[in-house]
Amino acid sequence: MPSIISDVHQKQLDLYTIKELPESHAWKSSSLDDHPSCDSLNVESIPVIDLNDEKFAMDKIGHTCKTWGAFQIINHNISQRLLNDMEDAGKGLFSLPMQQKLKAARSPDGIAGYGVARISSFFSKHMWSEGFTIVGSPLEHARQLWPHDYNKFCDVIEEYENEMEKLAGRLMCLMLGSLGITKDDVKWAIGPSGGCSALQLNSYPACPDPDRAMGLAAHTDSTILTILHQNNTSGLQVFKEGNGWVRVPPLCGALVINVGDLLHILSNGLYPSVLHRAVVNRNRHRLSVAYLYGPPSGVKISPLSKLVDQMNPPMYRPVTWSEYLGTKAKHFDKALSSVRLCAPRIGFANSKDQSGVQVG
Ligand SMILES: C=C1C[C@]23C[C@@]1(O)CC[C@H]2[C@@]12CCC[C@@](C)(C(=O)O1)[C@H]2[C@@H]3C(=O)O
Ligand SMILES: O=C(O)CCC(=O)C(=O)O
Ligand SMILES: [Fe+2]
Repeated sequence: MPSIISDVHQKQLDLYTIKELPESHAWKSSSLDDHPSCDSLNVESIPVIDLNDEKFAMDKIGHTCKTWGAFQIINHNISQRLLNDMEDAGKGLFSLPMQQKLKAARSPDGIAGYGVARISSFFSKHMWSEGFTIVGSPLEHARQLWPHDYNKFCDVIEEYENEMEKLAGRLMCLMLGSLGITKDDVKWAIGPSGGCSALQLNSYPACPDPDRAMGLAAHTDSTILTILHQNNTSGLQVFKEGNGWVRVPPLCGALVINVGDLLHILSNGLYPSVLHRAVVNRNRHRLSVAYLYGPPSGVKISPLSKLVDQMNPPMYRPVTWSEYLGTKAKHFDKALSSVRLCAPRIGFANSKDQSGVQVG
């Protein structure tokens, strides 16, 4: 039997040592429809957009946000050296012994630290993954993980967060720009405290029975947008209305951009927040790093007035990010509908809570 290391708030199996999938991690086939390694998954994939051509990029981004809610970007100015450093920092963290990782465990009511995915409590089966969440400085947790050698990790995180913040601001302008929204319409997003963010490091160890396991269950992000770096191992899938689950192949140097719930609200439902999940591999260890970008705390997010008129009344009531995160923690996939004022536009992925998509 694999050893279970438990503390008050979590049971974390050491997934690297397990030779057979435990029942606790074996998902029902109904929740794995179209799952993992079967080759029937649709061949179409999310568009790859070159940011070097900003005018063309804006139109393409707008169209892709409406149809997919996700896309990949190249020529984004984040150096391959920094992406590699971030990946190495993640690998270093997850390869520590379990007892060491648990020294930086997320506290029961906390956000930052090591542990299982926050959405785990909504599912009866465990996911085949572990995560580490950083909000602001990772210093305190890094000291617990590497008492004598924490600076390197902190330096990489700081540089990564700074570069990602710039890219997120630029992407938000492109994504909203294509709807006719200018910087004046989102003044809260300008300046040094333009946005709040979190960094989520995800590790998916090689799995003895990948077709019956789930890396990270289907969810939407609560963000404005998410910037995801994945190592050269496949696993990410996005759900497209009418197509089903679609693979997002790793492309060297490219980053995946997801529309999150708050951008769906800002766009008054024009951009669907994309439902996505991560599946696992038999022989390969997968790692991903998500930069979760949201508005500054205190800013109320509601449909932008330029996108609201008599024909298109506001679909959502105003919410702050922290209020929405609380709603998400309580209602998970029903969070958007719990702040909804009127019916969703037809055919959008965010109507999933009525569309029969299995999330658990
Ligand atoms: C800012 C946040 C978004 C997030 C909850 C969190 O407070 C920190 C972790 C984030 C994450 C990453 C994995 C998927 C997700 C649904 C989860 O369980 O934790 C997201 C949360 C979210 O977007 O709601
Ligand atoms: O690992 C992945 O590809 C997905 C990660 C993710 O969805 C997240 O961190 O929110
Ligand atoms: Fe996500």
